[in-house]
Amino acid sequence: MAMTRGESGVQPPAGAAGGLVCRGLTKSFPGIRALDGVDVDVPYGSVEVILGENGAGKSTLMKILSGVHGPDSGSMTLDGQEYRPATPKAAIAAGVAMIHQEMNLVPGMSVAENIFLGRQPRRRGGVDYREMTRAATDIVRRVGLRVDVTRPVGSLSVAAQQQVEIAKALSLEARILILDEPTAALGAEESERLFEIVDELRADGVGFAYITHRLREVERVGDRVVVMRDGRRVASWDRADVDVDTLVEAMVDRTVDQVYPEPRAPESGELLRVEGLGRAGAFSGVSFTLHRGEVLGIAGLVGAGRTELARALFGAEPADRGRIVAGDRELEIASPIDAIEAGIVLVPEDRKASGLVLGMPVQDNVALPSLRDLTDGGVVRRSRVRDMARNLAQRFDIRGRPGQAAGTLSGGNHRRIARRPGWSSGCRCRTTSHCPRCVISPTGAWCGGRECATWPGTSPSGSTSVAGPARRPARSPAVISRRRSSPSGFRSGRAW
Ligand SMILES: Nc1ncnc2c1ncn2[C@@H]1O[C@H](COP(=O)(O)OP(=O)(O)OP(=O)(O)O)[C@@H](O)[C@H]1O
Repeated sequence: MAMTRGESGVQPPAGAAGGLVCRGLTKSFPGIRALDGVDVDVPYGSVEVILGENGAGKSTLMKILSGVHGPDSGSMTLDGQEYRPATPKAAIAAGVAMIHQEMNLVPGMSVAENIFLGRQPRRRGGVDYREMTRAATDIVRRVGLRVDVTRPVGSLSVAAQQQVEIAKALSLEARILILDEPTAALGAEESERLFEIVDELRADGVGFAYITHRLREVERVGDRVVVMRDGRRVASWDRADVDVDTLVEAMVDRTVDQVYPEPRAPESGELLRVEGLGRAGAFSGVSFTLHRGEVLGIAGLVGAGRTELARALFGAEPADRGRIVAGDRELEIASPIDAIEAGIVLVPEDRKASGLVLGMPVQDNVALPSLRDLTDGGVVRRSRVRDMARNLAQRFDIRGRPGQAAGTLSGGNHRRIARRPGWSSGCRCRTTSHCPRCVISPTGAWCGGRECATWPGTSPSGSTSVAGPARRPARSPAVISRRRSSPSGFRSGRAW
């Protein structure tokens, strides 16, 4: 049976020579030049880390290498031969495979069936399950995975699923592996296991193109690092020749005096108090206080209940015990609508599946939580949707056109859209009740370039008045009194 190359797996050409060489790659989408003359090399037996801010062009580059897109111009060679895959299948046939952030596995099928999808071993006109199980077990062991390969792949952890993907690519004789933010959904231990797999495969001669936002991974796994910005390759170094500050400066194109902000004492002004929150079978006894301007980290092992807590605060799976208090008001959060009304929004971990409608334009995605305020007589007012989308795009630096399908934006832009606030909760303009131009800042709301509301406990200059009286806008006391008893800080989108 010619399924794999046998237990030794990948057999790149002898020596370190060869691999992928790309020169002058360009790629444009309507209204944007995603790649502008990019050079990149992925030799065998090494790890080329590709760094860059959101929208820098990293995924577009990787999609070209793996046959998803064709370049507009530029050249690619693999082992000195012209390489121009028309499809991912053609790329895999040439030995180049991409492991996507979102796994390409069929959850209901077994590990073995996923690995041999479309190329199952046959015997007497049917699938040879015994041989498939044996071969799949050998393959997953190659990446250190010890699971029953007859289990549905959806029952495995994300880390194990990723190992199945890598094993599958190796069984397809991939010699160049492209990893797109492979640790994004992994915990520390799982990430370390992945690094060990990368180490082992690199020693075996596999070449890696490794996209990440995590700078410490450059040091842990990288041999070289390439920094991209605005579709261009702006710098590259051998790993030993560069430090974190230099990398950050190359990514953002300015001097960075401080990579992490100074830790600071919580500001006055309690926004949210959670007391003894729990949901049967998910989590229990969670209490914390969140202050204005504060970022509260919630840590825990996989299965500890972090996601469940976030979903309970957002009303997606409401808590069944405990209290959520904002100011002097106890919140009843039984659904996401209640949470959005209270100014609480959730950016889900799986933003593509749960946070966005990928086929829908950016502006409609942004408008979804606020439809009630954008509707007159049952009809959505497109001009309000457009105004609001324009305003939020500026505020959150969403790059792309309002009419562009959300699914075609970069991963960072997905995050920005998914954290759109409930608009009705944010607008405090005193000229109209549904002003789509009202911009919410940490200190208040601005409309037409002037401040139209100030949040209690802050001063218009942006500094927090620790014990000062709440400022009210001249003509909307009712709105602000509602505001005083609600967790306004969440509306700025800063808490999550
Ligand atoms: N299919 C597409 N249609 C239209 N524009 C696209 C498409 N794919 C990418 N783009 C645009 O190309 C630019 C580069 O996107 P890309 O996904 O390559 O960036 P990235 O560096 O991978 O970002 P991130 O780290 O946020 O994923 C972005 O402005 C994005 O909106």
